[in-house]
Amino acid sequence: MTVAPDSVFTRLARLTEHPRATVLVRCAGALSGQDVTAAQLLDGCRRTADALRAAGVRRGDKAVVMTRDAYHLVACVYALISLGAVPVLIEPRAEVRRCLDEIAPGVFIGEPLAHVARRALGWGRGQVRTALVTGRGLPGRLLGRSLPLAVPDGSGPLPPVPEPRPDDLAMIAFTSGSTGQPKGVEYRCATLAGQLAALDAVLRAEPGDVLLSCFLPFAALGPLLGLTTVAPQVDHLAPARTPPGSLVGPLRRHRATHVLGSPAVLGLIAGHCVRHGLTLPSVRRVLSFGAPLRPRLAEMLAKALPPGAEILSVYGATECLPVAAIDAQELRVRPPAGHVGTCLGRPLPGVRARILDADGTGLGEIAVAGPMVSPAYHARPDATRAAKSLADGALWHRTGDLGRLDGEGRLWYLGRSAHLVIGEGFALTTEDIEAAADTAAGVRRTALVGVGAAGRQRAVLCVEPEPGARRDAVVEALRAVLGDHPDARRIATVLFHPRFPTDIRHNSKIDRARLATYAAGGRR
Ligand SMILES: Nc1ncnc2c1ncn2[C@@H]1O[C@H](COP(=O)(O)OP(=O)(O)OP(=O)(O)O)[C@@H](O)[C@H]1O
Repeated sequence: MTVAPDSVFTRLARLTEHPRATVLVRCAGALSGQDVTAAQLLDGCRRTADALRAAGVRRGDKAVVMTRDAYHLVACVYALISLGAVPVLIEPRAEVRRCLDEIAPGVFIGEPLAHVARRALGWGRGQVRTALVTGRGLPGRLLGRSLPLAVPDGSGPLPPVPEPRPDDLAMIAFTSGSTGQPKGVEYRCATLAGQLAALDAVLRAEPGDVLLSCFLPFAALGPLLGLTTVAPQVDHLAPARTPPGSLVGPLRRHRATHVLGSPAVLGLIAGHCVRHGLTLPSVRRVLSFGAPLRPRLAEMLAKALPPGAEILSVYGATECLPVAAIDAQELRVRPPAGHVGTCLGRPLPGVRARILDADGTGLGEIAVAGPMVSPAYHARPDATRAAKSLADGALWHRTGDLGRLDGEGRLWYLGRSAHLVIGEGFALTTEDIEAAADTAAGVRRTALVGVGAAGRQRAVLCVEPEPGARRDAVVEALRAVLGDHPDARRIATVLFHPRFPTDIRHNSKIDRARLATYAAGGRR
C-alpha cells in the first residue's frame, strides 16, 4: 500500500502542535539573531497572506520572492502557497530579465535592493503589476508598496490551510544555469510533497533536532521537515566569501545536529575548525549537495565531528531533489572494473533511476522517476519535451548528467553531458579525470575543458592550486595520480588558474564555458 506523502499544508498545520517551539532562527550577524516560534511563524504567514490579498495578490498569481532575510522568505513563501499563488525563486544574476520574460510574473516581492535592480535592469517590465517591498529600507515607498513583515507575537489566529489538489502549481524555482540559460522548474503540490518525503528519508530527523541550512531556500523547508532551522548569514551572492565565523558561530551556539551546504560552504566550515582547533560535538549528519563532494574535504570535516556522525553527499537537481545519497566513507570505494567517476549511492526510497542511450560500457544519461520529479519547465515546452518522457507508467526526467548503474544498483556520476570533451577519436568525461586529479597534493580543484569544435577538441586540464603550492610540484603530483589512468594521455595541456569561476548559487559548480574561453586564450 502506498501512503500519500504529507503535503506542505499538512506539515504547516502540524506546526500548531507545538506552538511555542522555536522553528526558525534568523541570524542577523555572527552573534545576534532572532528566534521565531511556530505560533509566530504561522501568525506571520497569516498576516502576510492578508497583506498580500489586500495588495491584490490572487490564486494562480506568479510572485517573484527575492530577499536575503530568512523570516521574510519563509513567511512570504508559505503565505503565497496558502493563497494558491505561486512563489518564483530566482537568484539575482545576469539572465534574470530573460528568465522573467518567460515566466511573466504579475507580482514582485523583494528587499529594497532587489527592487532597485528590478527597476534598473528591467526585470519583469510590462508584467509586474504589484511591487511589494520587504524590510525597512530608505527608498522603499518609491520602489513599491511596503509589505509589513515584522515578526508578530504569535497570539493571532492561525492561517487557514486549505488542502490543495496534487496537480496545482505550487512553486517555480530556477536552475542554476550551468549548462545554458536557467530554466524555471515547476513544482506541483505533489512534487513538493514528494521532495519533503524523500528529504525525511535523508535527514532522519528526531524531535529537538536543529538544522543549520547554509542554502537559504532550504530554510523554508526546514520547519516543514520538523527541524528547528537556523539560517546563518551567508553571502548569498558569493557563498564561498562568507566569513566562516558566521557559519560556525551559529552552528555551535544553537547546537546544530544537521548541517546542509554546498561543498564550497562546507569547506569554509571545515577550514575554520582546523585553523582554530574547533570541534562540532552536536552534529550528527552533514549533507553536501550541488556538486561532487571530494573525499579530502569529507575527511577534513570528519575531524571536527564526533564519532559516528555521518557526512552524506546528496545527489539531485532543481528538477529532482533528492535522488540518491552516499556516506562519505563509501565515496572512497573503488569503481568496479571499467567504471570510473564518482559514486552517488543508491536511489532513495521511492526514486527510480535508469541510464538512457547507454554505450557499450553502460555509460549514458541518468534519468530519474519518482514523486519528487518536477513534471515540466514553466513556459518552456521545448525544454520540457527534451527532458521528460513517459515510460513504464512513470514520468522520467533526463538529468543531463552522464553516469552508470553498477551491479549493486549504485549510481555513478561522470559529469554533465554538455561538458563532455570530444576530440579526434576520443571522448573524455569530466568527472573521470577530475575525481582522480583532485586527489593530487597541492591541488584545490581541477576542471577538464575542451578547446575547439566538438569532435576536434583539445583536452585542457585547468588546475586551481592550493595557496602557496609550487607549480612544478603540483604537475609532478598530477603525473603521479593520473599515471595509470588510461585516458590521461589525451590531456594536451595543464593550465593553472588562480581562482575558478563558479555558479553564484553554490560557488561549487565550475563555470566550464568561461574556463574554456580562458584556456583558448581569450581570457575572461
Ligand atoms: N552530489 C552531487 N554529486 C555530483 N554532482 C552533483 C551532486 N549534486 C548535484 N550535482 C550536479 O548539479 C546538477 C544540478 O544543479 P542545478 O539543478 O542547481 O542546476 P543545473 O542543472 O546546473 O542548471 P542548468 O540545468 O540550468 O544547467 C546535477 O545535475 C549534477 O550535475
